Amino acid sequence: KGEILRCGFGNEFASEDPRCPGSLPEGQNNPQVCPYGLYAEQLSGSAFTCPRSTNKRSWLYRILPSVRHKPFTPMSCGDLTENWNEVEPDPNQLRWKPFIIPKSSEKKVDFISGLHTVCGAGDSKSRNGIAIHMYTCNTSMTDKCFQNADGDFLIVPQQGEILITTEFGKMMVEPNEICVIQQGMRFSVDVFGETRGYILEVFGAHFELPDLGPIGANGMANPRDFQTPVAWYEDRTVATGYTVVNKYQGKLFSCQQDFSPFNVVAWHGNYTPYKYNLENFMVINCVAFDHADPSIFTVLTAKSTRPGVAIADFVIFPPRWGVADHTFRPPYYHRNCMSEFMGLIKGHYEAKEGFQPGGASLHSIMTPHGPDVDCFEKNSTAVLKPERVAEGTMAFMFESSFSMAVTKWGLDTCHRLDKSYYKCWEALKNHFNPNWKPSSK
Ligand SMILES: O=C(O)Cc1cc(O)ccc1O
Ligand SMILES: [Fe+2]
Repeated sequence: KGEILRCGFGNEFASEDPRCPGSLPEGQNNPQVCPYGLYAEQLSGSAFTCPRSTNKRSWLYRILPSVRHKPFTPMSCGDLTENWNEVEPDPNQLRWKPFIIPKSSEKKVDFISGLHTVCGAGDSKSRNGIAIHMYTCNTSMTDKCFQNADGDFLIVPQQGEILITTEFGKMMVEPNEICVIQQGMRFSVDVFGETRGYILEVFGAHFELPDLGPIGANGMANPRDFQTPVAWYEDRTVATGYTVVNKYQGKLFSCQQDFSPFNVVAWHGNYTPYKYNLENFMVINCVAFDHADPSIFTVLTAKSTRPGVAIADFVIFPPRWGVADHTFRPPYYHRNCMSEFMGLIKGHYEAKEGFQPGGASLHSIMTPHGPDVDCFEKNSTAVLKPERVAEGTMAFMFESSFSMAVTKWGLDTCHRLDKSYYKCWEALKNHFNPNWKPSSK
């Protein structure tokens, strides 16, 4: 099931399927003949010439090389798109009710046909941008794998665990865990019932751990808690045809081959898929007064070339203590030069009623947002004792410097948009008292 994983973020790993000891060439990458008669194939995740700190590649020793396939032909993209001009721009606060998961008795939907693009910006061709997708599915991918030539997928399961078989091995990812499948890595998804989750796709950058600055050497997401699969292969001929689906320049293409792509007997390198359990996040927060900016909850960041500005950050709102004195503790009212897409894995988000697990919200660039009226009134008068916040819950945010367009599916055909969202702020009262004196504090 892929439980035996290796620890560490971005490490140089080396792994052999135990059925083939010595399958990893020693001392060189390209022996004239590889052990066990394997083919050597490099997967490059960065330009050859990137500085060492950002240079990423892995060497795969496989039964047949990936190049042995019939030509790619276009296939239906369903609701997957990179067309950011489908509908007119909409700067409103948007909130979606939980996205519908199809019933397997009605329609068999796998991870690929269950991909729906909600919003995004930029493009895969110029290698700069993001897309946010929902996946809703009920059926495992059989004799079919996916590779994304366009960018990296950060996958956030919300309902149902997913077993991801990759060229590097297998990993089971449950809700409250996340995984990253980087550009070009082939994978197949098995599901065990009705399954739903969120995907942050980034074109042209890989995810990194944020710098810690004065926090020191430890804290937030610790490198050792990231896990990478170990080599696992199958030597399987598929006479009926194995389908490789390739997302390329925003469109889907498929090709046939007569063998399983999960034929990597050994591999080494620092370009791998990985998973992380959000429970391991070491939360740092205010212990005196005021509400710290949510960047303190950043798990992973995909940096842009502008210092401190992310293409996208993955930020979580984990269970923690709230202890701030003389402070309005929930999120502040806000207008942001960044876009904020939020999702809820489980429980209840502190600043809002009506935000449900499996749903989402989008507060676009400079669109006002903040606590709803009940949250404001309650927390303005609350007695401030130390309190558990967000117990049993996990909300998250994909925060991006891109101004995102919403797709036709997101705005219309998903039929999940909560048209009355704006009303949660309508009853905010004017509390202004022109006669207020410092003594009445
Ligand atoms: O609830 C939100 O929209 C996200 C958010 C969280 C926070 O702690 C501060 C500001 C902010 O926008
Ligand atoms: Fe905000």
